[in-house]
Amino acid sequence: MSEKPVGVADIGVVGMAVMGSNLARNLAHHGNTTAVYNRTDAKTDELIRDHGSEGEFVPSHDIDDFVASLKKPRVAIIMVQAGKGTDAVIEQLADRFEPGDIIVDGGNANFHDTIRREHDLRERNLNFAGTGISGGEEGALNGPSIMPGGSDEAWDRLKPILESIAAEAEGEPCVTHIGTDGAGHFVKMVHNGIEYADMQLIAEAYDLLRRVGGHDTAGLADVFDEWNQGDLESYLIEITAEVLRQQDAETGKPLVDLILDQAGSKGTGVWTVQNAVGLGIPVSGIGEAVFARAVSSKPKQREAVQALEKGRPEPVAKPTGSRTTCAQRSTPPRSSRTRRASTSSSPGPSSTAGPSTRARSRRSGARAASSARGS
Ligand SMILES: NC(=O)C1=CN([C@@H]2O[C@H](COP(=O)(O)OP(=O)(O)OC[C@H]3O[C@@H](n4cnc5c(N)ncnc54)[C@H](OP(=O)(O)O)[C@@H]3O)[C@@H](O)[C@H]2O)C=CC1
Ligand SMILES: O=C(CO)[C@H](O)[C@H](O)COP(=O)(O)O
Repeated sequence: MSEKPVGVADIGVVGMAVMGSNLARNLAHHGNTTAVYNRTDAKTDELIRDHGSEGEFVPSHDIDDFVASLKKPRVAIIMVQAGKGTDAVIEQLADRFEPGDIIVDGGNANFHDTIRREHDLRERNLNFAGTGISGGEEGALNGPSIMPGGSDEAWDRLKPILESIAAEAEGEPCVTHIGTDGAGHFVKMVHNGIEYADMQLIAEAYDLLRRVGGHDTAGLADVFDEWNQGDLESYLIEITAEVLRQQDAETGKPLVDLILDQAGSKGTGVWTVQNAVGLGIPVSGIGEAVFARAVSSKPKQREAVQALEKGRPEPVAKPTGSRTTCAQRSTPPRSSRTRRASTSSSPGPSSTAGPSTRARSRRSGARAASSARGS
């Protein structure tokens, strides 16, 4: 039987799902000998099988072996399901760690839980750094934005490691010590709330461009690609274009038209709104995004909302030419624009909601299409 390695790993990661496995690889890519452990062995084995040659990994199938493999003072990052999963792993580590060791929770914890955990672990002379990690799978692997909480002592030890794996912006690593008592997870919560609003805006832009602008899925992907070259350049816009280009292998149809448009949520958006309401801070965009997800996740409510939407304009005919053609079609000549504007601002007795709504919608389509061209 081979000897179990003791005191060799610079850092450890618990939780080998999508975030933990990629973060472990990122750590190993930057010269850290990285201990890895997952409750279910298969995930640890998969990481070592597929990526074990990318750096120095120390895999364990047992939490005792994992803890023993870490250099002292020990540092372990937890990347497991927030809530009970995190509490379970903290307990396993805390029972085995010694004073001065550091437990980092990189999951999306509620900051109230982080305050409690930091307090409890401080009583046991352990450091606890509740740390927001952003960037999804791609970020975890190639450079996340990191929001560490915890004590100054923990930060001194974590700083060089986290700086080495973080994303860079304007020559600076995207990591800074946020502060004690849940501060890291508070900032991550707000960050996620903003992300909810961003995604809602993207969804609404998609809906307008499709229903009103008449773009097909490939045309929409082009629009988002183009937006990603300008002021709107961002990861979410970039992956929206990528998602829109995915085709179903069986039917060859755009995947986005086949998948169930039902989104759940894990909590951070709701917490942002709850805290904002308590603090009297208007976050109406985030609130609308949270409500939209709530409606989306509840099919019966959605059916009710969709029944109310019967009067919405149907998608216009698919464009036959380029987006420019569509934009030209959507932009009425100046004289008719003036006429429509006055019609819609003061509807006469014979005017109905139909035509003026249509006119407004078509102008929105033109604006969206012209901003898609960067004009
Ligand atoms: N996915 C993402 O894009 C992002 C996720 N996050 C956060 O990072 C954390 C990890 O996310 P993700 O990688 O998606 O994984 P998941 O949130 O899907 O969690 C799965 C992992 O949690 C482990 N786990 C669950 N319950 C327990 C338990 N009781 N004891 C031990 N392990 C447990 C699982 O182990 P097992 O394999 O044995 O079931 C598995 O490793 C979460 O807190 C998430 O909110 C943060 C940023 C982005
Ligand atoms: O933290 C994240 C990004 O920063 C994760 O994507 C998180 O899983 C988002 O959760 P939700 O499903 O509630 O949007």
